[in-house]
Amino acid sequence: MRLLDAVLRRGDPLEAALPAATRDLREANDRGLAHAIAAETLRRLPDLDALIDSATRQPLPEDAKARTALRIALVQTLALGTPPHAAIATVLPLVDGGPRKLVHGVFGALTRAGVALPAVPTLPAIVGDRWREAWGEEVAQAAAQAIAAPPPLDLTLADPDGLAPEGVVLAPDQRRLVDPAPVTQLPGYAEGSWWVQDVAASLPARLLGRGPGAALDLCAAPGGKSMQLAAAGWDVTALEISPSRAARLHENLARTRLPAKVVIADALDWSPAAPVDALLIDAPCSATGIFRRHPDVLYRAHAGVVAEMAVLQARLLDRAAAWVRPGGALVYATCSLEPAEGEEQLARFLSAHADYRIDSPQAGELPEGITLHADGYVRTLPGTLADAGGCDGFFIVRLVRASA
Ligand SMILES: C[S@@+](CC[C@H](N)C(=O)[O-])C[C@H]1O[C@@H](n2cnc3c(N)ncnc32)[C@H](O)[C@@H]1O
Repeated sequence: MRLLDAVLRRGDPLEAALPAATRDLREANDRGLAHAIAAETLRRLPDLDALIDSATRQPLPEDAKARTALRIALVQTLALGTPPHAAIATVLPLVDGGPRKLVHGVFGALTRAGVALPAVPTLPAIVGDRWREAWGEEVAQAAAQAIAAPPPLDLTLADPDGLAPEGVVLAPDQRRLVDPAPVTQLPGYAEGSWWVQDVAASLPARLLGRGPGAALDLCAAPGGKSMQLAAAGWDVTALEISPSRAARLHENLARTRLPAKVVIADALDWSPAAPVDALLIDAPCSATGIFRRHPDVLYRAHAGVVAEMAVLQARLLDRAAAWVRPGGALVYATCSLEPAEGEEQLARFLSAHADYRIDSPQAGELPEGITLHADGYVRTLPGTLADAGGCDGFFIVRLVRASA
């Protein structure tokens, strides 16, 4: 209940809310179950609410405790396989001294009626309306379908011949595992031969090719792309504003034994000592492209958040454009399904920076199934790589600065 309140009322990310919301749960398994219940509730919220509303005379207020308790009980029974008596027994204490009878009655009526959740979840209106307008009905349907189950696990290998679990080979250095064991138990984890990274998230660093040379990763933590650049032979500076996220970057570099100089600073106040050969801006964004793994973004990515992020992205791009040596490359990427954070950001940048042009990837630079847009950038959407289990939504463009 605390987790759902943090996401839906306060707009916090689910992962960030976890430590405080589960502070009374001592066992890791219990914290894992709380997370699973909250995440599954967020995947299924519009459909759970439709069921609840079908069984009450008047719709319960959005933030009523009774609605939250019913969401939690129903999602366990209808999606997580918890027996009804156990699901209701765990939520009734949440409404003690309050609408206990109502919760018990509505839950009982719905379970006796044998209700079920639809095979394809309903997209919440906040993103559904925007995505239908931007990408059309087919993509919106693919997004809804993608919410139904957690996605496969993708790994990026530091060395294509390194120790890694068996899986589908999406690129020589990219494996996909369906229904894997816990990450820390997989072969090669302890040796640091790979890290978890969706295939779409592996594209930005891939487009910078191989070193030697100086590469600056401007928004670096937790470090997936910095590690890729280091593994490709670049001399990497990894800049990150958040000390706690930079700590995770340090841990990841230590585990994989990949070298990078970590700088904790705000890219809007900091400058490099010399221009770089390769610049990666994996900018902070609404993160709507990673909704399969983080269903909370479906409820946090209001239009205002997208607009605010687009302003920050433009400031980062405009400032860092001067840090690339003539002839050097700049890759701009966001894990967002919002044109304002991708296509529109690119158009604005090109009109303001005549010294940059798009450098379209050549045949063989992209994994099979990832196609290039006619304008020379890469846009992955729900439905991309559908036969292989899909991928995150990303916008990626490689730009080159004119030689002096
Ligand atoms: C999309 S995430 C980066 C993911 C990372 N590139 C990876 O592959 O693991 C964006 C990061 O930018 C950081 N950030 C946000 N604003 C920043 C700023 N002004 N300067 C530096 N880093 C910033 C955020 O803390 C966040 O860690």
